[in-house]
Order: sequence, then C-alpha cells, then structure tokens
Amino acid sequence: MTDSRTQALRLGVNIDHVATVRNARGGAHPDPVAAAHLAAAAGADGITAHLREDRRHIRDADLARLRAELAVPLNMEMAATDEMVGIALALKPHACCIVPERRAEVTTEGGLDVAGQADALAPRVRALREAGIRVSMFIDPDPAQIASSAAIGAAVVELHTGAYAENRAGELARLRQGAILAAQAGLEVHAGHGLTYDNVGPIAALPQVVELNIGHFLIGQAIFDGLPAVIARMREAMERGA
Ligand SMILES: CC(=O)[C@@H](O)[C@H](O)COP(=O)(O)O
Ligand SMILES: NCC(=O)COP(=O)(O)O
Repeated sequence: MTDSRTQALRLGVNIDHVATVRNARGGAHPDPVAAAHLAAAAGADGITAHLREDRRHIRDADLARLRAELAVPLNMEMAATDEMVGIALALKPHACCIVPERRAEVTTEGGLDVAGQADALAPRVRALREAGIRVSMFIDPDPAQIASSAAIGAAVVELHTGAYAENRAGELARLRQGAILAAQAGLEVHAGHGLTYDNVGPIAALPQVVELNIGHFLIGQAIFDGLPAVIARMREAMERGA
C-alpha cells in the first residue's frame, strides 16, 4: 500500500508555544488549554502538546486539563523515559509521539534513533499500546528508522520535516520516499516540524501522509491574525498542496 489517505488530511495544532509565552511571566496567561479549545472550535482535528522533561512550556497540569476537557484527540509528545511513560499510562491520551530530547536544545533536532535504541524502546511502546494508546515515532525519513519503528510495534511514524523546512529542494525527495516506505510497512504516516504556509504544500501533497502537526508558525502568526484565521489559512494551504 503506498497511498493510505482515504479522508481529508488532518491538522493537529501544537499549542506548546502558548505555554512558552505564559511561562515567560510565570502566571496563568495566555492559557494553552484555552488556545486548544479555540483551535478545536476553529477546525483543528487534534491537539498536540509536548511535555518536555524540563517543563519549559507545557506542564503536567496543562496535560491533565487537556485530557479532561478536549473533545478532539490529544497527541502527547514525550521522550521515552520511565517518568514520561508513567505519566502517559496514567493520562491515557489518544496518542503518544515519542521524540528525542536533549535538555540544551532549542527545539527537537532531528528524529528519534529507533534503530539504535530498539531494545529499550520496544517494551515502552508495548506498555503504551497495551493501554490503548496509539504510538508514534518521530523519525527522520530514513529506511532503517522506518523499519525499526514497524518492528517494535509502533502504529504511526511522524516524519520530521525540520530539515525540509531548512532545505526544501534537498529534502523533499527523502520525505517522499520515506512516506512510501512507511506506508508499505503498514505504518500510518504523519509529518511535522517547522511547517509554514509557504512550505506545507508539497508535504500535504504526499498521498501517504494523513496528518500534519504544526505549532510554532501557527502560534506566532496568530499574534497578527488570530488563531481561527491562521488555522483556516493553513488548511487552505494544505488543500492547495504542491
Ligand atoms: C517534537 C516537536 O517537533 C514539537 O514538540 C515542537 O517542535 C514544539 O516543541 P519545541 O519547540 O520545544 O521543540
Ligand atoms: N511534531 C511537530 C509538532 O508538533 C509541531 O512542530 P512545530 O510546528 O512547532 O515546529
């Protein structure tokens, strides 16, 4: 199977950077959960939130409220640590996306090395899966990472589009091939990181990709235009495709 999209491409809105602004002053405003409700009302198909180990943006209490209040699916991004797996098992979000994390990084640099850590990841993926959580691996579009993601029982891969956002021409072919390989391996294919109105089209046009997760650009642009308007414009850009 190389074309797995039978429904409209889903847009997951990542609200992490609403929390970044809130945390700059240490208070409660702006509230990422309120932003998630606004995004859902504006047509987001899901909400993504990354509980970083250092809690630099999303906090445990935000996730608990998101889980309790949202009607749309919650995708929890997290490192594959015992602490995070324990939180996810208690929270039971719709999905968990396992991402690499380095404390000092500004943002997620590159995909998870599933092939190099398969033995450590497999029992964590199994525990999440057995709790009814859909497990995704945030990986580069690399054949070995795709094969290992399937082998350890992930249902989904999210292809890291950060390198594409930096070097569009050089990376699109890798993403195209990665999406085909992942779908052939029976994985649901998502994509995200660094996507904007200008670069989303070719990724949205990949027929295997069924979900995009977009955050930093949407939240930044919402300062100028408001979240409902930027979600609507991003959807238009997705639908226009390449
Ligand atoms: C894994 C990922 O891509 C997202 O978590 C997103 O980048 C927002 O989080 P950071 O900006 O903290 O990396
Ligand atoms: N997994 C990618 C994501 O959730 C959003 O990434 P970005 O748009 O904030 O770079």
